[in-house]
Amino acid sequence: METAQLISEIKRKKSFLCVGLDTDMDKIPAHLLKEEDPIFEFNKAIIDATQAHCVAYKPNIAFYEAYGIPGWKSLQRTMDYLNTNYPEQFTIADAKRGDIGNTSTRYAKAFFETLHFDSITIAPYMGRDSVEPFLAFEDKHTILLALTSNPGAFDLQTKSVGNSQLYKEVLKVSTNYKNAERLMYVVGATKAEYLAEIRTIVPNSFLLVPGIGAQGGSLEEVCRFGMTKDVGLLVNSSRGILYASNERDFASVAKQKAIELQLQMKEQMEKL
Ligand SMILES: O=c1ccn([C@@H]2O[C@H](COP(=O)(O)O)[C@@H](O)[C@H]2O)c(=O)[nH]1
Repeated sequence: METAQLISEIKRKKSFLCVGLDTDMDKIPAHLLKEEDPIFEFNKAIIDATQAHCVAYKPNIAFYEAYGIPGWKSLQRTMDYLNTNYPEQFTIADAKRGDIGNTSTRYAKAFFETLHFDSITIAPYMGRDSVEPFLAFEDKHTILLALTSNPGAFDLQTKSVGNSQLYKEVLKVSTNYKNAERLMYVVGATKAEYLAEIRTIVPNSFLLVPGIGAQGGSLEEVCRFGMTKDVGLLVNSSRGILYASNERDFASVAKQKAIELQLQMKEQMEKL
């Protein structure tokens, strides 16, 4: 998907909500466990219930890999369902990959060509030749981890590097990569106060922002410091939507949670 299409969907729906599909068999409603593919049935119900209120879905690959081949099949079915029924949704493989060049190319093929994701999250640590193989794919986006939402982000990402900090170097250096216009960045909602400075380095790039809800980040703060004239944000919520109920009403409760977030996003967009 081209960035222009994503922006137009955000404006049309007045939403920049990304629903995280972190589907955990220990948390989904018990009645679904009788199904042949409980993960897919859960995802399908969540997608149908929330799609009118969000613009993106982000399956975290760990939740599928954890179940081996059946988990990969559930992921493939989820992607086929999304791409067939809701092709306007932007899809993110939260896989946090990156390796030497030829290996990165295989990861890119797996997620962009085999599973048909629009984007993938990538760890920047191995540098240019580990990231550019992902950037070579037209109409696909590479989302680099810049400043993550977890407490451990302070172990390395904010450490001084010369006169700068490591996460700022990730942003600066990556803007010179080939096809850098296909880059987006992960910035945790729990680090909203860093966003103003981040915007001086990447003023127009899309930011994927996880960490509202369960991790304590504030949507309002993220918007205050990180929003651009085209919004420039995809704010993710996973557990806050998926597991708001683990009864038979889980999909309608998830829909209500998505609507609550979408209304807050609409309010923020009206300030633009
Ligand atoms: O910095 C990061 C990068 C990725 N994540 C992922 O986002 C979701 C957040 O889930 P919630 O339940 O809404 O907290 C999850 O898949 C993480 O692995 C992140 O949280 N922070």
